[in-house]
Amino acid sequence: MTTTTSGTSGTSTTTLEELERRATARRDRPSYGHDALIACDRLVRIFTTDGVEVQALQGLDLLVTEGELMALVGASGSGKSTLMNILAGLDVPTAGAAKVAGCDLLAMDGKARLRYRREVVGFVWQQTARNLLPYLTAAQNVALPMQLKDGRKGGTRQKARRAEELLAMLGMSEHADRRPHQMSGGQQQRVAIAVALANNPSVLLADEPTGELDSATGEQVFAAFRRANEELGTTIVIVTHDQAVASEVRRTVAIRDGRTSSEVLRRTEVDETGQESLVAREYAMLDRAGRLQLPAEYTEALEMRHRVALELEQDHIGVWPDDKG
Ligand SMILES: Nc1ncnc2c1ncn2[C@@H]1O[C@H](COP(=O)(O)OP(=O)(O)OP(=O)(O)O)[C@@H](O)[C@H]1O
Repeated sequence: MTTTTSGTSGTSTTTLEELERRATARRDRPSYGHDALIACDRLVRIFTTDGVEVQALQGLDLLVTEGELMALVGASGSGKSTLMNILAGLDVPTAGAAKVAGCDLLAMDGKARLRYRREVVGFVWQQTARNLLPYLTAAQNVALPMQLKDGRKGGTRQKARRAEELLAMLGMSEHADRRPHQMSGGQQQRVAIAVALANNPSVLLADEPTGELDSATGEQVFAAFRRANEELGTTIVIVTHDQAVASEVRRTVAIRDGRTSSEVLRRTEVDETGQESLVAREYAMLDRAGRLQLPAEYTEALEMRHRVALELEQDHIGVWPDDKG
């Protein structure tokens, strides 16, 4: 038996067996994000204040692979901090699914959530004061998460050694005995990274970690994130407005109106003279329902409004302005 399907690109003929084969292949496909370390699937977060609803996340999809160092960008109010709070285990989404390192963020009870925040994720916040305890030295701040994890169980020397190693990796050995007020903002952020890495988390989350710093200091802090990623293999997600940070990572994902809207990928190319250069390319996001957000400057340039015509070609899909008036 054959069936005829028609689309904007014309007509084609498909056998019933072919349709069955496609349906089976679809059923046997691995689940969305099955091999990602972070998988957000149609995440929704609605806040209700004084009877007014704000949809901070409106079906956000995001996959992050183990070992990635990536940036999240977006205008103020686009939902970046809401997403980070969910990934940090501090907030729970209204709907959708979110998994980090095998932990289901919607299903965790209080105990599992505490363990998640202590062992699976580490975070660095924009406000330097929020990251460190003011009355502890840098080394004591780094040792604290290990003590909280193990209770009073020994290993004090081991913890002190790990704190020393982390501070050395981030170029902060000389400041190990200083308290936060005796360090600059950039130095405090580097210690904060060491604190966040203390329990060897799978993921390090940072919300505007260079936001309060001048650009030279911001660069040093970003270099510390890069070192943590390269030397420890920690997966790192940084929310940033800092163009220097956003353009130095391999992947920058943009959030618009509570959804991921576009993504810039960068890769190193070597020309025939052996000269290396970083090539960046911007991609639009295609969600699982097939929805695509076209950049406003493209649609405005061609006066595309409610309706567009599509054409399937061998290797691309053409999008045309509606010519039916
Ligand atoms: N606790 C809350 N209660 C009510 N509304 C909230 C709450 N948190 C965030 N929102 C709203 O959700 C939307 C997204 O906010 P969010 O802080 O995630 O944006 P953002 O992209 O991080 O912005 P910024 O770059 O300014 O930090 C905004 O409209 C904000 O007002």
